[in-house]
Amino acid sequence: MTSPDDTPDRCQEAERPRLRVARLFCTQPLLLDCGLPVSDVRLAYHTYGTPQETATLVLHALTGTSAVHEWWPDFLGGGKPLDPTRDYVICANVLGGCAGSSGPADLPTLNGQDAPLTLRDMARAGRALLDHLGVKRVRIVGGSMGGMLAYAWLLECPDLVERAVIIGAPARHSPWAIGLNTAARSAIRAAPGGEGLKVARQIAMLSYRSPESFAATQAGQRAPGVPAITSYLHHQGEKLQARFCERTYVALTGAMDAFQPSDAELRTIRTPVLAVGISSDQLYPAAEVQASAALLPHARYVELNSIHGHDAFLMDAGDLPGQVRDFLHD
Ligand SMILES: CC(=O)SCCNC(=O)CCNC(=O)[C@H](O)C(C)(C)COP(=O)(O)OP(=O)(O)OC[C@H]1O[C@@H](n2cnc3c(N)ncnc32)[C@H](O)[C@@H]1OP(=O)(O)O
Ligand SMILES: N[C@@H](CCO)C(=O)O
Repeated sequence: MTSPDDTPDRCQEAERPRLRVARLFCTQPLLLDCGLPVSDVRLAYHTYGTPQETATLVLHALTGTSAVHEWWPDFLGGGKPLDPTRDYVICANVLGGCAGSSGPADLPTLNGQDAPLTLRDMARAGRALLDHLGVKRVRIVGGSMGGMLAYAWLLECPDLVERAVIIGAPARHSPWAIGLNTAARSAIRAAPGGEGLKVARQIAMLSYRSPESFAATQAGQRAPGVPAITSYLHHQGEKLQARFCERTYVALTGAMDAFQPSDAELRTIRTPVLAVGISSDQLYPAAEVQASAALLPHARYVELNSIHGHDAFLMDAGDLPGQVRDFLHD
């Protein structure tokens, strides 16, 4: 359940995570990169720990939410990289999302279509949330879309970011990644109302795991004549359709595809970065993640070894939490 947060109860915030909604840009609009202004923007967010002027900002993946405690238990908790007994941790559902923030239905249209959003628009909206919370500096941690959004933060708000951890994400989408998203959006447009979103998720799931992962987890049949992987993909499609919104899917994948910073722009980033590739990532191959990081003047690259592909940062993190903790609190 959402609630407006005109008077945040910060003591309660430290004890029990709950969804809050900030209303931003009420006096001055946010100017989107497409040229349209947008006022009264909602950003849904969670915080963990006691408010401080320096915070750790978590940037979620494509279908993620601000509820870090629900999807990243290996990273959030006492002794972990996001430790509420020491850190003030913030995560907001992105602008354009469908987990409490202003989504496409709340945003302007351009030529009869949902206005295109950019990752830089999302970073500027996030900056307004930090102002609202009294935060002056951040360490950033983002995986997948959240990692690409971290690049946008580094370019858009270099004055705010002390260090950044970018997991399983390149600085810009390859033709392969854009192609997968194009097929997903085609499915949504061909079958609006939910069926297309299910197919989009099936396509995406194939890129989020790996042949070896599925050989280990989805061999054989689920029922006579029904391959396990077929039934798995149907289940994943149903699950996403029940919790997500197709206009958000189109908006966020479009923002990722359009984010194409030049090498020269990336070389201007002075912030220390820990970049993490995933050994079996089919969507963003480790070499691609490493090549993006190599353009940054102050980046260190490490690799997460897992057979489970892109989603390993969510489900098979190994010793990555320790490496991230050490980097953030160096
Ligand atoms: C926990 C949350 O609230 S997530 C909500 C927010 N979402 C995010 O933050 C996005 C990031 N998270 C994710 O993408 C996912 O949650 C992940 C990657 C972390 C994990 O994905 P999961 O679907 O939970 O894991 P996995 O791939 O192992 O699939 C397990 C599910 O498939 C089902 N399943 C497994 N094999 C099969 C099969 N052959 N046929 C049918 N169903 C199958 C399991 O019963 C289970 O179903 P359930 O989730 O309804 O209980
Ligand atoms: N499993 C992740 C993949 C994208 O990182 C998600 O659904 O957001």
